[in-house]
Amino acid sequence: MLIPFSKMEAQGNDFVILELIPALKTNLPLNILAADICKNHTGVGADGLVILLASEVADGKMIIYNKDGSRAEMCGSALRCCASLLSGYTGKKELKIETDSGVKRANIKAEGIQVSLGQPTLIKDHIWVEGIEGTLVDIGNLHFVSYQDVLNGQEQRLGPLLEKHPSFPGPVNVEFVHPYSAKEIEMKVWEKGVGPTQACGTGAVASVFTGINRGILADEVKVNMPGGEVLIRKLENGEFLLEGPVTNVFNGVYIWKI
Ligand SMILES: N[C@@H](CCC[C@H](N)C(=O)O)C(=O)O
Repeated sequence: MLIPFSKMEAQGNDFVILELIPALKTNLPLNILAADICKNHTGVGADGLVILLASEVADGKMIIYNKDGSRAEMCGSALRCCASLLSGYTGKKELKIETDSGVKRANIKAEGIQVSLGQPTLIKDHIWVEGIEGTLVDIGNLHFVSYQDVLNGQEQRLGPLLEKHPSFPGPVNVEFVHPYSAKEIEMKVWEKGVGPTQACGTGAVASVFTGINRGILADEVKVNMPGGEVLIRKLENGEFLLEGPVTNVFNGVYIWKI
């Protein structure tokens, strides 16, 4: 089966995107396709598979699967990639995108794509899991955020242990964060269903949300990740904006041997 795709990335968080608009749905077995197409050596290679469909309530609908074939509820990087594609089709600079976590707003700006991820929910602060202190945050998907004095590869060592830990209500994305100042942090991530990635948009928002709640961060923070930086802003109504550039890397056709 031949599957045309676009390969896009946001700070190195990379996706295979199937642009299926004007279809409203697809019958492809997306979990199986995601696990095959995202493989590094025998597939296209990516952190996730994204399906861009038409929507009855927004400019488009995003569905995302992780590299291991599990479905993800939200993804800040893929949302910005979808906003960029939708803006290309429609010419619009302000868009609405339907996701598993509700309809999200996107703005195409000169500096990059800005999306609103809404108001995160603090599930529990200062919890201890496997000797690591952190905060559990829901931003459409779950994050365990741990502030550290130094980042020394904790995501590689502890990510696999924490991702599916029985202390959590479900699998979590895990972020280790070091604050440089009230306006700048460094963040390393272990994503659920993927592993260590170059960047994570929802993880960046969860990290800043945690830092603001703890009184150590300002309302506008630069987040440095291995693949690049994003800007996070908290608005007065508690909503969080995520901003950063995305790139269309290449287009291709995947030969799926199903
Ligand atoms: N692995 C995540 C989904 C992807 C998150 C993403 N990289 C982001 O930019 O937010 C999950 O399963 O929750």
